[in-house]
Amino acid sequence: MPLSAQTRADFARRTALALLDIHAVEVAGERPFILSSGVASPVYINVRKVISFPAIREELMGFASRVIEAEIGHDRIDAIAGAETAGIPFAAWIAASTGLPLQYVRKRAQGFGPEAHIEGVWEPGQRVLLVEDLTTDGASKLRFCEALRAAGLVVNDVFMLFQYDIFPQTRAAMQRSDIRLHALATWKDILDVAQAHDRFTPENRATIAAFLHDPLAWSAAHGGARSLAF
Ligand SMILES: O=P(O)(O)OC[C@H]1O[C@H](OP(=O)(O)OP(=O)(O)O)[C@H](O)[C@@H]1O
Ligand SMILES: O=C(O)c1cc(=O)[nH]c(=O)[nH]1
Repeated sequence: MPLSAQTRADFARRTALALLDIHAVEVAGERPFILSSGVASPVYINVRKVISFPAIREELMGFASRVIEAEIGHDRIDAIAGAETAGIPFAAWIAASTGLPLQYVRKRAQGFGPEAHIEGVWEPGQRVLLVEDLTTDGASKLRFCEALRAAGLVVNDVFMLFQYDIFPQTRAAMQRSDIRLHALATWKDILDVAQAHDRFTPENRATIAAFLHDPLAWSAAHGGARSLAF
């Protein structure tokens, strides 16, 4: 069933509030975080914390099911693939609630051949939904999809709880690879909810805003990567 813009926005707001409530939005001390892309950041979103809060994870997995049905359609998915590491528990809950088979895809091949990245049982041609906790620039998503495709699986959609949605390069790269990203919330939602609930100090808010405005410039000025790998 389609989701109204209002319902989608409500899911985003409640996801952002949940992440703030469980202190998943972590502000760096003196030294910035270095993200998996090599980008230096004053802030880190630890979506993994969600797994330890049963009521919150149940609420967010409920949103996930509604978004997946509305934006992809459960009848267009043959299996759920969790991305190592943080994507795996969320993928398992989605597989359990949909009754679909579960696989997981490794960051690095373990062994040889097209099977080396994937655990579980699959058939070439199966339509797979890749599930992750979070997307920053999307480089890991491209690698996971490449590994799934190399094994003969069909993957065009990735679901995640949180997406940075701050790099224009990500949108272009996903389009080139025919991949659609579906996230419950983005940085815009965190900023809106944090403002409404007074969750950041003025100093932290200013630092985060400076980073989000020009992440690569902020990164370069703080010892991190100056460009993305794609
Ligand atoms: O590259 P992107 O597509 O933007 O996604 C960012 C990645 O960073 C995290 O993984 P990380 O390897 O740091 O940790 P994990 O092993 O806990 O998943 C997260 O789980 C994403 O996979
Ligand atoms: O890009 C990453 O590595 C990354 C960023 C972030 O905010 N959270 C996370 O778990 N990984």
